[in-house]
Amino acid sequence: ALVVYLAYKVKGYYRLRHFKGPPGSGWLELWHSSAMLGDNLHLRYKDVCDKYGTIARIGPNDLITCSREVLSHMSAVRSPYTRASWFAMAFRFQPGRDNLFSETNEEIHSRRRQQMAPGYSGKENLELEGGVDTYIEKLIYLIRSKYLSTPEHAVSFDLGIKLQYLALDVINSVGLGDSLGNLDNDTDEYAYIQSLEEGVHMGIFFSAIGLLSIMQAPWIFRLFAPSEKDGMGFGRVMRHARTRIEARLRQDTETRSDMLASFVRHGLGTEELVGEAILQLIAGSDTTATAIRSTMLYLLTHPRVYAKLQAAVDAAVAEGKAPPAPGIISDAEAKSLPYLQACVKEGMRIHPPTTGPFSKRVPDGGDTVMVAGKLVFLPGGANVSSSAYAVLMNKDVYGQDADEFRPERWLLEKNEEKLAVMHRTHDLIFGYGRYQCLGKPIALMEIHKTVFEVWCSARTFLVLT
Ligand code: HEM
Repeated sequence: ALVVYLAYKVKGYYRLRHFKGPPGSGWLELWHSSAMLGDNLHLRYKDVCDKYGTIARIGPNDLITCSREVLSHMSAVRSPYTRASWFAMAFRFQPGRDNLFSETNEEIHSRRRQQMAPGYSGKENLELEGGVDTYIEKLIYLIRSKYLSTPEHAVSFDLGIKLQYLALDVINSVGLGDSLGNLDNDTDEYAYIQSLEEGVHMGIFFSAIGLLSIMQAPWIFRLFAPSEKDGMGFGRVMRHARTRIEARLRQDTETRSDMLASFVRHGLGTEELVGEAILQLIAGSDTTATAIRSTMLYLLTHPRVYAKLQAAVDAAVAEGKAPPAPGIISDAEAKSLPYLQACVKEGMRIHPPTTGPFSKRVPDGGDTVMVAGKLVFLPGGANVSSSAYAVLMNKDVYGQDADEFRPERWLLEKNEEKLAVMHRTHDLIFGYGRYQCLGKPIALMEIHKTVFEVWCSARTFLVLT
């Protein structure tokens, strides 16, 4: 057994030997495991790319890249690459049952994506924008009614957690037609956020010690994973989703034009609907809240930009480019405000909401890619992960001050070709091609609207001063 094991290790080492990486990473998972157990995995991934090259080795069968071209190539619509088993191990929430994100069989994935894409678009989901507006109004109402400081009395206020309430309420309302009531009750309903944070830590821990695949065995899964019978947490929210879905399935879907009705019309059954609803909660709430939080953090800590955005927002209202209070800016109006767009773009670049590996599997037989003018062979079956942080901090793309928050970089660049590369690189935040985020338009709509409304003096800004 030992000889077979050693032969297997040596073969594995030689397959990817032409890629450099941290010491020992060609033989063991130790480097990757310890990086996962630390707090700054995104920085460790970036360091590897900075030190060992555009494609580096981080494990016996694992590579990582910061090349926009390679990442786009792997996810392109007709690419022979597939999602690596990491997706199934990390994102399967029901034993033995996949959702759009965890599905590694490309045939099934693309069929499911076709069924779901219309529900994510405005065409079959006419209630989308109004739904987002309702919850932004609730956030503003919550701030104004409960958290206004006065000269006599200061009220402390955690904007970060309220933005998570907002994102969760929006995603529940978009996906299930009703929110959990986080903003209404000003609380983490069913302790979902707390339970998600615990679940993510647990997932990373099991991933680091190499037990994530064993966790997928149905009896172990049932032991550790949340259950719909739980009184609180993630499992309780799963039960909420099922109850809502079953109630909706008893109604006529033709009379509604929301996401759930669209999914039903395109053939999704009860279990698939529950799985996709849970995926939406995970994929669409923390990500969007993080994008708003990081953009606001950088705005609040950069007085020059802060003042400039406030002036731009107030001018938009004064010039009739955005509605006066209590109206909420429309998606179309937000898209026409260049400085708002630039601030959000830069906020998401400097602190990307998702920095996970999103590994893709090289097709059997291998593939040859072009990196920095050189052809590089990737052996079949190897996993290639993304170092999002290295991609977005690339000085060749964003200039020598790439690690600074400067929204003007998106407005002052005169070289159109360079600007196009900056945008294309930034687009990777939402993935690419056949794996591109289906929730991208919803997320961007929510982020722009929220930043605008919280920044507008006439509505809530008094609270932050
Ligand atoms: C700032 C917010 C968001 C970011 C940064 C983000 C990022 C991503 C990324 C990087 C992927 C592709 C992963 C890959 O390459 O395999 C993805 C896929 C996905 N996202 Fe998002 N996402 C965001 C918001 C949302 C929202 C709001 C929703 C739901 C309403 C959502 C639903 C999905 C779904 C369903 C997929 C799977 C697409 C597929 O497999 O075909 N995301 N997202």
